[in-house]
Amino acid sequence: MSEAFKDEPVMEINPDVDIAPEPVGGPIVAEGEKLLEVDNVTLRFGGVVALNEVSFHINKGEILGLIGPNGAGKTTCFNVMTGVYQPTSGGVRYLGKPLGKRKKFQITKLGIARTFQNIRLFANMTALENVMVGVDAHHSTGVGSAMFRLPKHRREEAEGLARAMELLEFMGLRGKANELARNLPYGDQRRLEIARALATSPQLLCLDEPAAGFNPAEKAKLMELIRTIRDQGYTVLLIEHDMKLVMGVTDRIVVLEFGRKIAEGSPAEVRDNPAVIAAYLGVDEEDAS
Ligand SMILES: Nc1ncnc2c1ncn2[C@@H]1O[C@H](COP(=O)(O)OP(=O)(O)OP(=O)(O)O)[C@@H](O)[C@H]1O
Repeated sequence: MSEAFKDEPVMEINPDVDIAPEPVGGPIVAEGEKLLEVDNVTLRFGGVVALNEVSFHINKGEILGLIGPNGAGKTTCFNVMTGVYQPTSGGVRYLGKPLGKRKKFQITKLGIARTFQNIRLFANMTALENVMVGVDAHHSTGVGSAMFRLPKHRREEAEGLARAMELLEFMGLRGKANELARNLPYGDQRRLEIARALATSPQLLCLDEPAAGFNPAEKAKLMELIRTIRDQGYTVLLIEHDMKLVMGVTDRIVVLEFGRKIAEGSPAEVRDNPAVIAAYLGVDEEDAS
């Protein structure tokens, strides 16, 4: 994939476009306070303990990295936070309240959005239509209002279209609004996924390996994009295997191995942690020190 990607132009974003999250109802958390808390979460799949008493939190306004070797439980953690799986024990609190048994769409409405390791766009819809799907996810008018094209619905539709175009503009994709998602180059598809997630007006944006398949130049641009998204008012949780990217863009990092949290701290602290070094080198902790 990265071979085919080599000749594509490096993405150019428009950081000056205002894409700040729209104000939401409900409790507001101040900058630097806990936005989301993973509290002693265990998740078993039969005999596999994918998450084992994992606790950490995400502060509003930070970029938190979630790293660990293959199979460590990172994606499972995203899945618990976004309502795909219910933990076997423990729970997740968002804005101070338990997520409980809320379904995926309810969690999206609360303000948690995600992208996927493998791109999951609607391939036969245009770039604009894909982003509109995200916008619609947090509209308040129902089917009845849409059927009768009531004024409130029409207003929401117009605002949604404007918002979607802004997001495409921000991502440098405005000129490709009417192209089918499947015809877009790989890097554009990745950015379109992020635009769609942002369209749901999240407080927390969870990115699952957004740099997969990117060349070094694209990775550098992605770092800039993630920082800009944070600077516009979003909190970002990042799963990423590329250490240079993770170390360069995050404020804090949580490290998982075999479903357990083995370290947490600043990029420098995590990089020098013997347990982390051992996990990545695949040797005993004692041998690594
Ligand atoms: N639906 C499932 N059913 C059974 N086991 C699962 C399921 N999903 C994940 N697992 C197992 O849970 C563990 C954690 O997997 P997970 O995908 O969360 O790891 P990861 O850290 O995201 O790995 P990678 O970096 O390879 O994506 C693995 O042992 C995996 O095989």
